[in-house]
Amino acid sequence: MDDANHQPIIEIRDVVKSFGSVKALKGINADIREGEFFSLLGPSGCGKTTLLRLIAGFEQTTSGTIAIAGQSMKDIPANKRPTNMVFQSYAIFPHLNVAENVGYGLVRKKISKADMTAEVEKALSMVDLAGYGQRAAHELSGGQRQRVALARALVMRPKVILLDEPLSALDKKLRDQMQQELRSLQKSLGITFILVTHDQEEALIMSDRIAVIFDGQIAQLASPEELYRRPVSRKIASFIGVMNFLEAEATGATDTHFTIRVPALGEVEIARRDAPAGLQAGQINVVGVRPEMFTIVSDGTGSFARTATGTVISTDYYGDMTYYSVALPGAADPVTISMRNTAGRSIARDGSEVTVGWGADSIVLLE
Ligand SMILES: Nc1ncnc2c1ncn2[C@@H]1O[C@H](COP(=O)(O)OP(=O)(O)OP(=O)(O)O)[C@@H](O)[C@H]1O
Repeated sequence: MDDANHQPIIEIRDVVKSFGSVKALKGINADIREGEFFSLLGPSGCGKTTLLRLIAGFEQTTSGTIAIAGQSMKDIPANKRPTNMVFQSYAIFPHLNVAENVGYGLVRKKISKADMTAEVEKALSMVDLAGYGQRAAHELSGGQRQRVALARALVMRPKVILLDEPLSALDKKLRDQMQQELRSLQKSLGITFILVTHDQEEALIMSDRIAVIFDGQIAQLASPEELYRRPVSRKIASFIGVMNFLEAEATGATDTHFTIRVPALGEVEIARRDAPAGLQAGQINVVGVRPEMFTIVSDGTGSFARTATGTVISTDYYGDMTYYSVALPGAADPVTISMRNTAGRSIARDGSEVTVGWGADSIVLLE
């Protein structure tokens, strides 16, 4: 897919939002593509809900602009925007049946009863609930309730659906199931979804792209894979998953590559385009390696570009996974790495000597 051909459905330019002396957003720039599942991810108080509410029109920007489908949203009230918000835990009116819940927003629109019934039925069939109109809301499963809430938004024919932590109140098992369902519904509908979440795993599973927001600013905007594999900073690397951080020295540079000497892991070549801007030979930098990039090489298992022999310091066995701390000999002191291997391999015991393998491309240079 050629992403460059996608006309952005939402264009966010230099958006600042202050509440009194609190600067909730400090200059946000982003394009959201039509038909994508886009997440705003960040810790509590970072400003993600504020950004969603600005897109919805529940708040006004202090400065900067938001355009939707090519039209500036300045002075356009929430109910005139081509967006619809689905709120936390899918508040469904318990005293109304499914059709009444879905048709709720249409009551304000002056349309005939027959048209309304047809629109509601259409929205219900979009979420695979055709024929459920007369069901009482309390007769629905969690998944069906989620779909009713979506149908209630879809009936308004929005271009963009906004979701404010819709799954955060659910228990883990139901949440996993809802994530799958919401994601596949979004794909089949082809409508742009914007999700606010503080849950990294949820953002990784659901999204086409993620904007990580720290302290009112976008720290990185990328696909889940890129965020995980190539975080631009140490802060993002530890916010999304676990990472080993090692101090390393840039020992040489060519037009295309840097040579980085990493204690205990030896020298690696890193392409200039994957290196922080302004890096020079002789500089000390931080590199990151994900724990699953290291593997204990037992006799004959795997073949790795690089290996080192070290001592197991601790073992945490989780059934499907085993976590190890392993001390590898460094230039002066040993370097302790965390690693994670799937089950099926034999478990190395504390104090035992092991050979650890990794690929040269597992090492990421951080700013
Ligand atoms: N109406 C308001 N009045 C004053 N301050 C506000 C208001 N809304 C948000 N803020 C402040 O703006 C900052 C960002 O808030 P926001 O709700 O956008 O964060 P968030 O990332 O969504 O956090 P959470 O996950 O906790 O909801 C916070 O410091 C918050 O206290």
